[in-house]
Amino acid sequence: MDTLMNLLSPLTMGTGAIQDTMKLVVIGGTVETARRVSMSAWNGFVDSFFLTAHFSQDDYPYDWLMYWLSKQPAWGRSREFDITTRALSRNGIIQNTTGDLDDGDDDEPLVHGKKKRRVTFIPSPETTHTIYYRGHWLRITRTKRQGDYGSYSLKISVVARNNDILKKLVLEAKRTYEKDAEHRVHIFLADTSYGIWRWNGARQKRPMSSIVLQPGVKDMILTDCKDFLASEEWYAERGIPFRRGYLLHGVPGSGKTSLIHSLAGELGLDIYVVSLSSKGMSDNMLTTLMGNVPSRCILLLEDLDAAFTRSVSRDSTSTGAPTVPTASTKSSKENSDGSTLSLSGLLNSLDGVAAAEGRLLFATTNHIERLDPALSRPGRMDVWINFTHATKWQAEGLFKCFFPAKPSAESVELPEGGSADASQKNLPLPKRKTIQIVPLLAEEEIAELAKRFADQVPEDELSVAALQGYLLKNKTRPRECVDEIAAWVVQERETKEKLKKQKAELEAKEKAEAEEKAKKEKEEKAKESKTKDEKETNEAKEKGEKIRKPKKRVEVIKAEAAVESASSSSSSETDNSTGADADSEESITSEEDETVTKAVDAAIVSKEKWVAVKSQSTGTQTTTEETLS
Ligand SMILES: Nc1ncnc2c1ncn2[C@@H]1O[C@H](COP(=O)(O)OP(=O)(O)OP(=O)(O)O)[C@@H](O)[C@H]1O
Repeated sequence: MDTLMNLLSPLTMGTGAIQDTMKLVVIGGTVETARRVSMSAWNGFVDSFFLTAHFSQDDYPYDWLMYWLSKQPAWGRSREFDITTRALSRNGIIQNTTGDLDDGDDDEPLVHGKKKRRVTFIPSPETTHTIYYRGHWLRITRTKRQGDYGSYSLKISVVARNNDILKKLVLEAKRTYEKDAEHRVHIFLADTSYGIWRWNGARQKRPMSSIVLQPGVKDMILTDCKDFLASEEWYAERGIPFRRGYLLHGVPGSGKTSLIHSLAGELGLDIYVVSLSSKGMSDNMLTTLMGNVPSRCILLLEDLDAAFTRSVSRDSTSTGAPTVPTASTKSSKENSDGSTLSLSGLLNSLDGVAAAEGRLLFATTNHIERLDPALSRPGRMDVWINFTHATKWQAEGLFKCFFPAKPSAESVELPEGGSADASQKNLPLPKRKTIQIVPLLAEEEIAELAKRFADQVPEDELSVAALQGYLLKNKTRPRECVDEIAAWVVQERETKEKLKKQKAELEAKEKAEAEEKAKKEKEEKAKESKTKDEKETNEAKEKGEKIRKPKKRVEVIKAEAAVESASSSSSSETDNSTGADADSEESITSEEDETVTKAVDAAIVSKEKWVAVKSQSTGTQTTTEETLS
């Protein structure tokens, strides 16, 4: 033992210091562990009093809360947050818009022609924020969801006995959000990559009075929509699916899309737009999308006929059930853009079991004649509205829209669009005041000008969009606008004629090119098949040659054998066999050639045998010939 102590003595010199260090480590570790345990116990204890609500980005409450949070002054004191000049949106899409949700300062002047942008504070992800709300501390965490398409979820915890406070919070957030949405129409676009709807922006509502249609059309459609939305029970009692479809068809630029936007604003509905010809669109995708639209909204199928020109055709064998494209159907239906939509898939998504209830379906087309009757039958498309080129009545209405009459009360400054005209009373009161540069004319004069204007516009020849373009160009010159309209119409006609001619020429050129191409392809094909035939003939010939040559060789060998046999039997006998030399270098590859080769080998072997016999016989001084003789 003493020896061991002696040996360790150099090491035990600092034992005291080491022991002290060890003690410190143990004490420190114990304290830290105790701290952590108590912390986690405290957290667990506190958590047991917390009520927690989760909000997924896929649903509306997330939008309400994010919007509400962005309005909270508490963010000003927060130590970590995201700042954006863009609008908060559903699905986390932060969209650059000219009119942000936080945009309350419409009176601000334009800066370099642009509207000043306000910044918005929103909770930064993966950080817990605490804000005070109605006597409670709310703990808010925004987290990114795993394995998703990059969407977020919001977690709000609060210490409370029951969930009343959370209910109040959600309701308040909803009201704040909807108050803002009152002035806007939210647009959602179908995302065919994930089968979800993506928020695309919020547009200012368009007043119904700014849409000029034939008398009674606007009232009819608005009443019909309102009536539908108010009759859910009526539909349920009769077992009729609670859906209504509107088909707006007619020439381009006649106001189909504008009317839908205006209706959405009037009815306070969001618009869900789906393009049937978009990349990746399939029966299943469309069914999924249609099943995901909320109950009260406008579902817009734009340019319905475009899907048909892209060869969406009715599958006669289809039962109408959603289909998964099989290899065979794929090849026949799949388009270059990967779309596999069939008409039966479209019909099924519109009114199949999974189709959403309570939505207003609007479909627009410029070519109604291209639609399958099954698509436009009542139940799918209940109301049809034809949109034509501008009538004189529309021209007059449009003119009045552009040039409001002077209000009865004198005013130097008039809000843009504001008017005493009864037809304009539906227009919203603009927020921004601008210096009025449009000369305000008396009501009688405007009426007279509008009449003159309409008289010079040909009936059902020019699109309303074209007329709007002309009026926009002359928006400050009402009188000149009327004076110059006749010249403009002539110019329009000429332009139209020119465009028509150019189109015809282009079509003719394309046709000629296509014909030329087809001709060339045909010639090339003929040439190719001729070359192929020739090649095949040559190959066949060569094969024949090869077979013949080994045969010849066999014959030669046989002949040689015979000659030798003859010469051995009679040495004086002259060789009268001539025969060509066998081509020993010939390569034999085919099966037939192999057979021939075997025959040749057999002949050679027999020849060799014969030579051996001969030499034997020579050794005994007795030739076969002699033996034979
Ligand atoms: N009847 C109308 N009343 C008021 N404005 C109209 C009308 N028709 C067209 N316009 C104007 O013309 C432009 C194009 O209209 P819109 O996009 O609604 O036409 P559309 O019929 O949907 O055309 P397309 O079939 O090519 O989609 C818009 O700016 C709109 O303001």
